[in-house]
Amino acid sequence: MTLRIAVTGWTGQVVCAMLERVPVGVEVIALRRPDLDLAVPKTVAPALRSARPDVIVNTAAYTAVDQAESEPELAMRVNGEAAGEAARAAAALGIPMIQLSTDYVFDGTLDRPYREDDATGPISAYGASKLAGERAVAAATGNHAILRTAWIYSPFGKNFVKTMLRLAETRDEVGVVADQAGCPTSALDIADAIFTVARNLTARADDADLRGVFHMSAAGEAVWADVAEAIFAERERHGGAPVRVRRIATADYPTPARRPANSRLDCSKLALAHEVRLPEWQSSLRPCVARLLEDQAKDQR
Ligand SMILES: NC(=O)C1=CN([C@@H]2O[C@H](COP(=O)(O)OP(=O)(O)OC[C@H]3O[C@@H](n4cnc5c(N)ncnc54)[C@H](OP(=O)(O)O)[C@@H]3O)[C@@H](O)[C@H]2O)C=CC1
Ligand SMILES: Cc1cn([C@H]2C[C@H](O)[C@@H](COP(=O)(O)OP(=O)(O)O[C@H]3O[C@@H](C)C(=O)[C@@H](O)[C@H]3O)O2)c(=O)[nH]c1=O
Ligand SMILES: [Mg+2]
Repeated sequence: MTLRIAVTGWTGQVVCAMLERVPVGVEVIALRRPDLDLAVPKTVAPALRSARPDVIVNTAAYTAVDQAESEPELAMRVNGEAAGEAARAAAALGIPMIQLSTDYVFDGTLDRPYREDDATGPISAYGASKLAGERAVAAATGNHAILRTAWIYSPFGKNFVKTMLRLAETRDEVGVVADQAGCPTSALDIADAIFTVARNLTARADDADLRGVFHMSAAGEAVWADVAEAIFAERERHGGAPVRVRRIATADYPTPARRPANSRLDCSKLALAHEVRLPEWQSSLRPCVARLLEDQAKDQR
């Protein structure tokens, strides 16, 4: 029996990674605008229903963290209200719902990696809207797994790794913040994990341990400056010119949105319940950088 997974989004990092990594016995149905438009929440349930899914995965979101500060209502509708609509559709269909969420639901003041039951306290409009999404999902159905991940990068969409490789084309030094700690997480690893969680949820419909909030980032930890250094080192290994990282403070890189100083996530609950452990961040980052450089070289030929 094929497991049909309806996924929201089209060009997003996680949805592209899922489409690339579909395991045997699974079908991924990606849903996009205008059929499914999270900014128009009434489109959500009909679009999901028409996919006849066994599981719903809500990856689509308003992810422009700085821009969200100037359009918080739209962020709230897309990330909050529409997530609730997707979960209500899952409840009506009697199927599990997987919701992607973020480290940005925390204020970042804790001095250890965050656990699932630590107090949330978003300090950005994006973070607040994603927390609203978590609450809307939990209110709509108990049959959910909310996966909080962080610092996603991949060969797809927009992300920090691509930004650094672009800057490296024209610069020999980049200033990068060294006082925000977290863990860069590959969308491809996230995709693999989502398939495992989806199978677990459908196979063990009554297991409460599989349901609720889970933290899911790569193993290890880093500050953004470490990530930039690792990207430039890999680029250099592939023949690129050296790029220095100037380690700066958040105060020296002003942005519209505030970001948590500590974004580290303790992922032991996911390992225990779902037996999912993501690889060390360095081991997934290197092949991603290599692939992006190959793509770049192909484009230049
Ligand atoms: N990026 C990150 O670093 C992190 C992200 N997350 C969360 O993980 C999830 C996946 O993130 P990621 O893959 O990076 O997201 P991306 O920013 O790469 O992609 C966002 C996706 O959302 C879709 N989307 C945006 N607005 C709408 C809308 N109104 N209607 C329908 N679809 C819409 C986009 O559609 P289209 O393809 O049509 O443009 C796109 O597919 C999100 O829920 C995000 O909040 C959590 C932690 C870190
Ligand atoms: C481009 C650049 C960024 N930075 C800093 C800004 C910021 O603190 C950090 C990362 O930049 P980004 O723009 O990738 O950050 P941001 O878009 O906030 O990334 C976040 O996206 C949302 C969707 C999430 O859910 C989070 O987990 C997180 O991944 O690096 C520099 O210090 N120097 C630079 O040259
Ligand atoms: Mg960004």
